[in-house]
Amino acid sequence: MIKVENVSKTYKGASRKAVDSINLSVGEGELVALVGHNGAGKSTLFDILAGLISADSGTVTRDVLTHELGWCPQRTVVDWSLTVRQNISMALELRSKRLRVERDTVASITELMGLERYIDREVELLSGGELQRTQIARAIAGDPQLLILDEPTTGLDPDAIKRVMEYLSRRTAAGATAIVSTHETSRFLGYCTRAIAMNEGRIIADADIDTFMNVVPASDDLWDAYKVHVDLSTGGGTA
Ligand SMILES: Nc1ncnc2c1ncn2[C@@H]1O[C@H](COP(=O)(O)OP(=O)(O)OP(=O)(O)O)[C@@H](O)[C@H]1O
Repeated sequence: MIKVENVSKTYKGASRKAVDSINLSVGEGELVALVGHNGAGKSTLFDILAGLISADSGTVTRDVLTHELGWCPQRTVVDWSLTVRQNISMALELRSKRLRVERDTVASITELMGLERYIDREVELLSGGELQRTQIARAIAGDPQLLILDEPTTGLDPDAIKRVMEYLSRRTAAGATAIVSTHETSRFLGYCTRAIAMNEGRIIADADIDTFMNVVPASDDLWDAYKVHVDLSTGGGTA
């Protein structure tokens, strides 16, 4: 579904690469967690995967057309003067390439994200969590085949996190592909099929979820513990 070969990127004026020699292949049915500390390079990699910025070197091959990509960036991208309903409808129209959107489709996404109470409110009047739910609703509208979601659960309450992760689980079980970054590993990883950890622009671990979970005790700093495990067992190499 998506293949990344030897991708690197250095921002203008930066002293080190934001992403450094990344190789990655993610197929149908995978729900991948991308984890790592602030500044590890997750958002830069996501922006490259989504085609928003270009890499300095390397290639990204995507198996899906642009309208089949559901993308949720870390910074909020919504149409501020429109209502929740209009934001979701617009995403659906773009993705489905249909001129009219079935009302019950908007309703089902609204219900999925728990946005019923705010459906006709302008998004600029929403709380942070409601805004984030709207942004996710836009990303998942029309059930895209490839989902690239950068910290979608930040600012969400546990119920909303569960809804999002259950949706991603269902979609990937049906053959979609999802790559999702997070800092909230303990709530999140149980839904994933694979975990990738980044540090200083590089992938330091890439493992199926059972391997990843089995080597470390459950904790909020799961990936940190994994890194320690990898460092101890390999002297600091890639898992
Ligand atoms: N537009 C930019 N210009 C210059 N440097 C940037 C830019 N965006 C990111 N960086 C730098 O690139 C590195 C990787 O940043 P990136 O945002 O990809 O990390 P991240 O893993 O997503 O971090 P976080 O968890 O804080 O969101 C950091 O050192 C950051 O300061």
